[in-house]
Amino acid sequence: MPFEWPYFFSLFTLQSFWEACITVIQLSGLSWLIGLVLGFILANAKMSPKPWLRWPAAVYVWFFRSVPLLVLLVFVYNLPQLLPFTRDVLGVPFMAGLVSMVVTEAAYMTEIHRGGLMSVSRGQREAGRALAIGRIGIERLIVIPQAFRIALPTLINEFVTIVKLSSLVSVISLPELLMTGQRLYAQNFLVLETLLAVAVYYVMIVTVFGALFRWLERHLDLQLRRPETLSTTECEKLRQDAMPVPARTLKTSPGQPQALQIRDLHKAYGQHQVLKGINLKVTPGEVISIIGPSGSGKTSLIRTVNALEAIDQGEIILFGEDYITASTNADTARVRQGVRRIGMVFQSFNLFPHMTLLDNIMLAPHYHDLSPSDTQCRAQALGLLDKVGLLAHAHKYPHQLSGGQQQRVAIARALAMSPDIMLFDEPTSALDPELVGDVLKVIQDLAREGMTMLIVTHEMEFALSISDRVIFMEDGLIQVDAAPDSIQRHPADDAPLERIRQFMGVNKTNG
Ligand SMILES: Nc1ncnc2c1ncn2[C@@H]1O[C@H](COP(=O)(O)OP(=O)(O)OP(=O)(O)O)[C@@H](O)[C@H]1O
Repeated sequence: MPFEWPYFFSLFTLQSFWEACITVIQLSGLSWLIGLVLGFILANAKMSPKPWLRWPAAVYVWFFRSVPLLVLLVFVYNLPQLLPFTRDVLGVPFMAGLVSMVVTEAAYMTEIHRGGLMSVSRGQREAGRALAIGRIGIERLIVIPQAFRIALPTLINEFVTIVKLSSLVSVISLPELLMTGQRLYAQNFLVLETLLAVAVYYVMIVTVFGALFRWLERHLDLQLRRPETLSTTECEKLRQDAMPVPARTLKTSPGQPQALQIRDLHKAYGQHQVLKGINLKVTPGEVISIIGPSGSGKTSLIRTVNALEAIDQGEIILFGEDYITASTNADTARVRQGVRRIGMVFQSFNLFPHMTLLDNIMLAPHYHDLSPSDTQCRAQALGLLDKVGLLAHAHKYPHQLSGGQQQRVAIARALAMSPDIMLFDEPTSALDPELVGDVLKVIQDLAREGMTMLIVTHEMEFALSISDRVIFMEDGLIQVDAAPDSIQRHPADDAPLERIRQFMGVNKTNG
């Protein structure tokens, strides 16, 4: 029996097929969208530290990924026999199909979203917390935009799978493409011609939506965005919009509280005691470098100061006010208020990769409503970029910068909150030697302006040249707390000072 080409082509003018096409698109689109949202909620539940959220989500995913869609379809369509009140909804084939597909897809989408969410590094959330952005703000502004981009190719693939799976809904008599075809060839027995036409309709749907999704993927792909360095003229023009960063004036007065006071601070990771009773006072305007061998607890110490790590014992007092104790929850208003006064610069920069440099800097002031208007917020951010010498790169993305430039942006981002104290966690350790100088110069300028700073560093010369005090940590304790001068010029032999001199590679100059 010859292939009936005229009949095959006539199937593309048949209204019932085009209506079935629309049904497939509606069913697939809605299943994808609702599954996407439900899957996201379930992914968050599955990643929650709370077992009463994590376990039900895990059981849902396990169960509905195991049940075949065909079984679920027939079950849901017949559910009104058991639960008559569901008849108005589930008795409609489209709705029964939608519910079944959403329930199945949500389980798959949960795992896709979980992959995306897990790919966003811990440093991104920490950078958000260091900017005192709340939990929901961090998810909305920092994590979800990145996780969605990572998950998008797999989510798109899932849409194609859903389109094809929708043919199964024919089993409950929904007139989608396959059902429409079946009805036709049951009358004329032209099975091959009809099924080929059905296949072509599916291919058309997948191709059109595939192209749309590819456009969306390209639109969101940050690697494809390559804004140029601004020319001198463009830069000058932008500088006119910038608000110069006002010079800091260090107001010290007698009786003024310490900027920071740490009392008997203990911290352990499990059984491992990392901080074993730290006591430290920092006067406003003081620059303190923290040095010591690897694993001595330097990073842990400054992370406790901006509440990135909880403490087990002791207290931290900020400008004379209670701030953190062992029982403090990092999510309280008091801690967030304190964190707002502290800027943090991380070893690995932790810039937000989905935002331009300007947006990175504007994010926190915008979130906290620090500026009266968007224009002013932008002007301040431009001023800060200019201060760190990166105005010409304002519209670039972090991936387009060198490590040293990224670290300078990270400093500008922290400064955008007008902090009273700056914490630096080995700010140059991740940099190539030739890039270190520019970052250190920015920190030096801040020291000159009277910024209170705690700097964990392995740059010994820098520590000696910039600091009012150098703290040497070893074995979870402050072993030496001395002015650079006394480290370099101490006249008498003094065992702890000798140890720090040895560690820093400093030759004693007898004074
Ligand atoms: N999140 C964590 N979980 C478990 N142990 C940790 C954690 N963070 C740090 N530690 C451990 O605590 C100790 C102190 O680490 P910390 O990073 O504070 O030291 P450090 O003096 O800054 O070292 P480095 O100079 O190498 O950065 C190390 O032994 C480290 O392995």
